[in-house]
Amino acid sequence: MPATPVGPADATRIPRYAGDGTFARLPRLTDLPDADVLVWGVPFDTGASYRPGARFGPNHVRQSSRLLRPYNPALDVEPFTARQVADAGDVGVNPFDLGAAVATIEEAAGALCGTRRRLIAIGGDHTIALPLLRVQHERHGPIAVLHFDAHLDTWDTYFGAAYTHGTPFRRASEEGLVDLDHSVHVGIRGPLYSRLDLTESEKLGFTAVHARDFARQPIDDIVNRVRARLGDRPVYVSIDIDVLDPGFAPGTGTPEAGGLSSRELLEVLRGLAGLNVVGADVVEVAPAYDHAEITGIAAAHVIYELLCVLPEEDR
Ligand SMILES: N=C(N)NCCCC(=O)O
Ligand SMILES: [Zn+2]
Ligand SMILES: [Zn+2]
Repeated sequence: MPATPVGPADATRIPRYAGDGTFARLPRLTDLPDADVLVWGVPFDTGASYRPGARFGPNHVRQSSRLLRPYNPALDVEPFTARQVADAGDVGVNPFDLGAAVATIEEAAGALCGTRRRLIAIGGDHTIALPLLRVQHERHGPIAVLHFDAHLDTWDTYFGAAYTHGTPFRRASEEGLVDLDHSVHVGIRGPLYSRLDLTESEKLGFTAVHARDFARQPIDDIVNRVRARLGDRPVYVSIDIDVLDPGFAPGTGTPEAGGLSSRELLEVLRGLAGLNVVGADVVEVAPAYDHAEITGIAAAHVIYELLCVLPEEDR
């Protein structure tokens, strides 16, 4: 990290709507190769089962992140001051060969992370969580996965295909990447294929905080449940933006009614402060179905809160 981290462009000098379209108007990695924390685009949606379009997610979220400010009063944290955050651009993935794309994402993420960097990926569809988890597992061993989603994403195959946006966490569990005693889904809701979906997901290592639990339990109780499950393990946070209600995130590929508000999601994320969050992704933003940047703005704030809860030692 440079002696004084370079933060976002100053919005009192360069209007927010002008200038570079990096995340939060941060510097690029190419200009600050010593950066500690990277925001990285993974424009890929070949794994989508319904509406395509998450390949356009990274630049949409960047565009929607122009209004973020440097101080987070909710946590009393300045995420861009005490360490260098940079935008690492986008990975060039093959849209026609899913296997090749997954391999490219794994290789590129591994090279970017090195041994110390923390990476927050902007998807892309949820397929990308698998190669990203492989990279984290290589560094930390089995990972406590905190998975926000309307969907379990522990299904087996679609049309016989093993690698899709509905299957990354089954593959990850089968590969031994997931800490079976410390992983949890948050926000699960909507019709399933069968009763067995839930029991199988549990066998694969995930307990569940259902979306309907938010109607009955205070946020602090939800946060305590999540923290108790994660324990003190290295945590990977995977956030499918469809965890939010379609009213808060219409721009996504497989929307389900009855989801979290953005306020609820941001509060749970703030509750992660102090945990060892080793990496994260925010996926399934599909701008073609968005309106007035509603979904992009939600995703940008989600990434901001993630940056704010990264461990102290990086700051
Ligand atoms: N990961 C996301 N967003 N969706 C999975 C939905 C799987 C299905 O089409 O049933
Ligand atoms: Zn989902
Ligand atoms: Zn998902």
